[in-house]
Amino acid sequence: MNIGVVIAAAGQGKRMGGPVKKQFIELAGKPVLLHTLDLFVGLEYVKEIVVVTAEEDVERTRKLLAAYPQALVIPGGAERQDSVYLGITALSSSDYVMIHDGARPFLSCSTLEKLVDAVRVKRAAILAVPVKDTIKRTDETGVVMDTPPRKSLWAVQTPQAFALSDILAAHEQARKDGFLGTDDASLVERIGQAVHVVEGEYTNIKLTTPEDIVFGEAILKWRREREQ
Ligand SMILES: Nc1ccn([C@@H]2O[C@H](COP(=O)(O)OP(=O)(O)OP(=O)(O)O)[C@@H](O)[C@H]2O)c(=O)n1
Ligand SMILES: C[C@](O)(CO)[C@H](O)COP(=O)(O)O
Repeated sequence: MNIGVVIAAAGQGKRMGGPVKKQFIELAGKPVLLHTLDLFVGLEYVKEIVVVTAEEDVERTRKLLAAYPQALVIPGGAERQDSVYLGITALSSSDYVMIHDGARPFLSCSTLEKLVDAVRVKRAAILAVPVKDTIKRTDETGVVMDTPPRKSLWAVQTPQAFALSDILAAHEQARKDGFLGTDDASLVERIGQAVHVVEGEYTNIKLTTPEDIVFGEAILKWRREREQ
């Protein structure tokens, strides 16, 4: 089984703000993007890794990843979905693909293995955690319309893993229809394929807003303490 990895790291990090894009911020002395890449490097079934970065960051990323000859760095697109599409079309020898956010560096090996086991059997599998808060839907004036039952609600994470031919077909269809989703699984769902949820971890956060850096440092500290 050959699983390619596409790391989407071409965002601008507008919600994070600050002078350094979040994928290049250092946590425990190492850029976030390297923490993320290290999750996949050395896995025997991962034969190719495509790192998608903003056009203006391609050269610096190639330099940063000089010690990772298996990682191909390519320029991304305007939206995450465009960057992922460019990433999956750059894969050359994979049957499956795991698509992961460059800004999601805290995944554990055991959760990654659960996802890989699932995609081998189910063709489309994503990580998600049960929602802890009560969720409300509101109208455009902010008035509550309804309260969806929480037991059917999941907060979706990455990696999301697919048979490569399926996710390529789903992206092609979305492009044809002008559909823009907030994750890759939604493109697969809309072409009628079942997507299976594998329980993820609450610590597999995406660095999105400034307080996430504090949470991220706490996650790393907590892990270090548990290992001692
Ligand atoms: N055109 C884009 C936009 C986003 N991403 C990547 O998709 C992941 C999840 O996106 P998000 O958290 O929204 O990152 P940004 O787009 O950088 O953040 P923001 O929306 O705050 O600008 C990130 O690793 C980001 O680099 C990407 O590859 N290409
Ligand atoms: C793909 C994703 O990380 C799943 O939670 C998320 O949907 C990305 O969303 P964003 O709008 O790029 O933050």
